[in-house]
Amino acid sequence: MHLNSRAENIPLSLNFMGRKLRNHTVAPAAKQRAWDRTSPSRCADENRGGLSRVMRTQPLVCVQNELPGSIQELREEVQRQPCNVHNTHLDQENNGGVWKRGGASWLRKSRIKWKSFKHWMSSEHCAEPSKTPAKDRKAASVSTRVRDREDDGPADMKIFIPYDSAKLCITQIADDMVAMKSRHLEMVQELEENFLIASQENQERTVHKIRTYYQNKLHALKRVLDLYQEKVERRSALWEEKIKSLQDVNERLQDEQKALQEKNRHDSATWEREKSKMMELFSSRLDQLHSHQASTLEELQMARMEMGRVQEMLQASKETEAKETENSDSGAPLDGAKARLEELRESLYKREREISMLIDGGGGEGRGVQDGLAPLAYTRLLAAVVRQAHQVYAEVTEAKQQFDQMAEENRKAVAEATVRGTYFQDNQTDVDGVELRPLGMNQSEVSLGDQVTQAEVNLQKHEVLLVALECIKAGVTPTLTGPVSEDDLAALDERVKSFEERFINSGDLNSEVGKRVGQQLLLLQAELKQVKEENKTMTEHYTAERTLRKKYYNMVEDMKGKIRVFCRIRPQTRAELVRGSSTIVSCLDDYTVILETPRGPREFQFDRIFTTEHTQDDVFQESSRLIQSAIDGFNVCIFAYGQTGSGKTFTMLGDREQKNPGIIPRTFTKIFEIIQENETKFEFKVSASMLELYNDRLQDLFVSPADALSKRIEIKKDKKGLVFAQGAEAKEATSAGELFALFELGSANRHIAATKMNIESSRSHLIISIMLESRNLANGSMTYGKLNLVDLAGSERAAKTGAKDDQLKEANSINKSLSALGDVISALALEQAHVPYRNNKLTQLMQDSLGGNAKTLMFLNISPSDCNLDETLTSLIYASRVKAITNHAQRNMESKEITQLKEVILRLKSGQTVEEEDV
Ligand SMILES: Nc1ncnc2c1ncn2[C@@H]1O[C@H](COP(=O)(O)OP(=O)(O)OP(=O)(O)O)[C@@H](O)[C@H]1O
Repeated sequence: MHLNSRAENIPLSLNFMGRKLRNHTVAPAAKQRAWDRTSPSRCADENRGGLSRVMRTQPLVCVQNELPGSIQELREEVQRQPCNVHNTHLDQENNGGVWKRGGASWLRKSRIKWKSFKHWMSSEHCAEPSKTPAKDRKAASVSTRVRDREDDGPADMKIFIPYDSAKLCITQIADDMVAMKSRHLEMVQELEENFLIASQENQERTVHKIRTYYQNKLHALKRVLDLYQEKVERRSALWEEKIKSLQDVNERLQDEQKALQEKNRHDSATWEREKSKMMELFSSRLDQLHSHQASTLEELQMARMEMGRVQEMLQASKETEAKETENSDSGAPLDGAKARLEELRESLYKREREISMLIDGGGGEGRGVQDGLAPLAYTRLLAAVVRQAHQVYAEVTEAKQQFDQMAEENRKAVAEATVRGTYFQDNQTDVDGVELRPLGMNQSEVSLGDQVTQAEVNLQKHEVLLVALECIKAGVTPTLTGPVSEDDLAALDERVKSFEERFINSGDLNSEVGKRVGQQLLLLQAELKQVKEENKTMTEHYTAERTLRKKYYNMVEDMKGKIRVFCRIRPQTRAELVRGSSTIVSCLDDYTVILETPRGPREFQFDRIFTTEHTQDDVFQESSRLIQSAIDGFNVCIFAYGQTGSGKTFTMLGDREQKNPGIIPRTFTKIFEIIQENETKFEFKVSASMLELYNDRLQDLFVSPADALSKRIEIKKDKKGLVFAQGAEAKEATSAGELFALFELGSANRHIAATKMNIESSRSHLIISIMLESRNLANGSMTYGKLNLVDLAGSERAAKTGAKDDQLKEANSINKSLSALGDVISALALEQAHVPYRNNKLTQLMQDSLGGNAKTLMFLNISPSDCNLDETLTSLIYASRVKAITNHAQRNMESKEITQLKEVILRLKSGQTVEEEDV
């Protein structure tokens, strides 16, 4: 008989018969045994004999075998041999009618005590030996033996029972057994059923409970996930909006910048056009004026000569007249000529003065125009000048004609006088000694020589004005350009001064022309000032907008995960100054550096340029944002790159005396400042390790060099792709001071050498890793940030630095690692499928900083001197490539729920039970 296979698998960890059986199961074999003991198959005979058996509608058992030695057999045997009952029906083994001890078990099972059976057998149903017939005597003797051994039971006994008694007894026993068995069977069936029902119910209840529980959990998780998703979507929408708005701003700024540039270009083109037009006009006018001036002066000179001749003739006439007066009273024609001559002279002087004034005013104004006078005013002025010049020219020509005419008349008169023989030879000497002075003028009046000097003064004044205007235009104090000696300069200064004095003393300042020139000057100055201011504001706006645009651009680049590159130009070293090196690096603005190369200037753009004017603090302020990121759970790397002696160590560590600490010591302080600000919300743990890569070997700087040699450090990657140095010591620090002490301990073990250039040079790559763990006290979430600070060894040319033996080996190793770094940068910049990180330990170490999941900042240090041109150019090109690399920074954070859920999932996967309290 077998239990139903379904029933076999029912867990018994539930309520069973009112008891809580937890995690207890009944072995199927045991169940089978228990069942067999009360198997209804034993009752098959009774069934055949008409005994009823309770059958359930859904039988859980089935009959397999019939037991030997059934009650039917017993009956039949008893009927066959009425006085001799063997124990066959009592014991399954027929031992030739001998009772065995085990044969009494059926009595025990049927709850009939041996004693009472014996008693019943002897007293009620067994006859007395004396009274019994012979066939019953045997039974009597047996019953006596039974009485003797009543305590031992029926072992080794042979029982002879009278047929009736035996029949009665056996029938009774069989009935009892049948009743007992049926009772037992019912009980067991009931028990099985109950058990089955209870276990089914319990199982269903448990399954339902577990299902409900997990459904609830799943709903809760789904809700959390939905919330997260919503949050992420909201955030990404926000970021997208931000990026869009930034792009809009960027575009707008670009448009504005373009418009501004266009306007600038247009303005300057217009201005240049106007200027060149004016210049042309002005120079042609000036040339005209100069030629007029020259011709006028020539004419004047000729007129003077003519006048001299006329004077001579007049003198001769006078003398002739005097002689003639002595002889006769005639001479009237010369009187008219004299008066006419006087008149002409007057007009000539007047014109001459006017020309001088015109030259002064016109020249000054004309030159002024070229420097910024309004075109209309200038045109008007030029028109006036030209008109006046024409007028003067016409008047001079007319005067000349008159003068010629007069001279002709005089000549005729002289000729007549000569004809009359009144020419006096002895007056010649006097004529030669006559000064070039107009007739009728006394000594106090201005002489012709003075007039010439005045013209010269005016010309010089004109020059002074030109010089002054040039200076006003340039906004500088008057100086001389061109190769002039100090003496020339002093002499010129003297001349200018004397001209100015003479100009002032001449009183022309008060004259109309002087006033006009003064006014023009003031106007020019005002206009010039205005133009300059406009230019200045325009430049300021342009610079501000350019800076803003660059800032937004940088923000966008930052969001994209681009590696930031800052370029720092160090000042010239004493050695470079002694060598007389010149500076070939300059900055256009905060983002553009220009390198003068033999092929012309080359422009490079970076995220920020730091010049010699920027302090260590300025540099740190720009980088400190990244320290907050590291504390927030990002991987951050700041590294310095550049040729030997370009200022990497100065930037990263600072100077030797720590008067100007660099980024690393400032970072220590900043970390603990941020920790202090947040200690009410977070619990922090800071630890650091310090390594150097020297001659292709990684060394732990926290242990002595001797111990470090025996230590093996390997570069590994954790599950998240974070690079770490296995085998390096990480020491915990609770303050900036402790961190700094650790750093000093490590620095003492570094490899440093002095190069030929007498600069103390780092001969190894220094890598300081600061691990920042923080636990949110409010929700228990954990974040893990890593801050890598790297001071690379300088690239150098062995020949240039004079390295030998060990130093040469060091240099080769450094150059090898830097060239491997260059290969990685090239591969990343060109987005190649394979990036050769594994070619060198340096690149392996920096794997998560270049193209990995870190926020990276590179400092490019360069020298400004021409002697380092090649290295500087190479470094600039190298760094420009780094700018193209994109990283994928992400926060290393685990929420408490996520950690727990991960555990639950793992346990469920491995088939373990999960208790409610675990979740
Ligand atoms: N910005 C700066 N202002 C003043 N001095 C500077 C600056 N940058 C560098 N120096 C000086 O230039 C010299 C060389 O600088 P540093 O040692 O930092 O170069 P390096 O690139 O680290 O060289 P190496 O790679 O050989 O170690 C030092 O004397 C340093 O003080």
